[in-house]
Amino acid sequence: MEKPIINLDGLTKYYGSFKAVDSLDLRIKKGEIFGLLGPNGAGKTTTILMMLGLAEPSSGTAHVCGINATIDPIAVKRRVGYMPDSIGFYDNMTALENLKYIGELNGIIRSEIEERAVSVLETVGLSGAVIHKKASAFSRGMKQRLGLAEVLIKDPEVVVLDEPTLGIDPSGVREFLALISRLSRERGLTVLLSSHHLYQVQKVCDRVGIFVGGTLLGEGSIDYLAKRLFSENPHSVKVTLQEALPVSSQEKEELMGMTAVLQVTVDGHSVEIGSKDNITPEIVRFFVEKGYGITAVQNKEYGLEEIYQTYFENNKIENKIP
Ligand SMILES: Nc1ncnc2c1ncn2[C@@H]1O[C@H](COP(=O)(O)OP(=O)(O)OP(=O)(O)O)[C@@H](O)[C@H]1O
Repeated sequence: MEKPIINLDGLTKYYGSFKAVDSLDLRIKKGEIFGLLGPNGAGKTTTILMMLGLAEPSSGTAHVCGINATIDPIAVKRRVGYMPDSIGFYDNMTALENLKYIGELNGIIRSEIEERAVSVLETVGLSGAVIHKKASAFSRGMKQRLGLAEVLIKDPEVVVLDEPTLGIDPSGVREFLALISRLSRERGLTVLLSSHHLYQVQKVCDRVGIFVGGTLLGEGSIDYLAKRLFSENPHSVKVTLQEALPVSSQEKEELMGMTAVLQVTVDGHSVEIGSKDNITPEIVRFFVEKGYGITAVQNKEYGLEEIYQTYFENNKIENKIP
């Protein structure tokens, strides 16, 4: 099996007696987009800082591109692009000047810098007159793009983005994440994304990790997490009828008698049926044969929000003083 490009093993961080990250094990494959999700103070930034060698783990290891980040942070820095949640630019320089300066700091040959900077700016959607505007005149969304350009100019293998969509309007968020997704597919770039934006993350990430109180509570694709969490009631279909049904009806009893059915909830015109398998056609036939008019049939999909909520509801983790 291919070696993971990010490999965290028992990674733990104490600030004094406070455990901010607790025995974190995580492997991310090359080319993956991984979403690190969690509420404020979950330990996302601390984990990122340890991966970059900017904070020292209390125990455990963080390997990125096969390099131990604590032992050789400079080698990690060369191969990883990091965009922190608040990015600073030289406000009196233009976007192009800012990027050329970062390029120089990253050792790009002077004769190549201009061409490379213009090309990277174009990749992130900044071109024409705008690149000669002062960074201080940039909107939050444009600043995020310039920040991404600063990350990309050194041609990294891994990109770590801490809350990259904070403060951007919804269409800006969509565009930014589409850009990340495209870059990952086209260049095989591995992306670690920390965010609070559930819906957008759900769209672009191959896998997500749910992080609460310094602990990774679950990790996998949205489908996988949903299956694990909702295994008692994996399929759910809601049928809306023209006529209302009484809560304890004959129909409810008969539905409960079907082999795959686990749960039936009647609420006026709507009947929600939880089952082991997807038996939507049988359920529709059942109502049609009984002479009911059906106005809607809706299969419930479990999304990231349900997963996130369920983890929070079921896991109230307190950090314990050791
Ligand atoms: N330098 C520090 N000294 C002491 N405690 C810290 C330090 N840095 C972070 N913490 C604490 O560690 C915990 C995790 O913080 P961290 O910034 O990693 O969380 P986060 O998930 O990134 O949160 P947010 O989404 O708000 O950025 C928090 O309780 C925070 O107060």
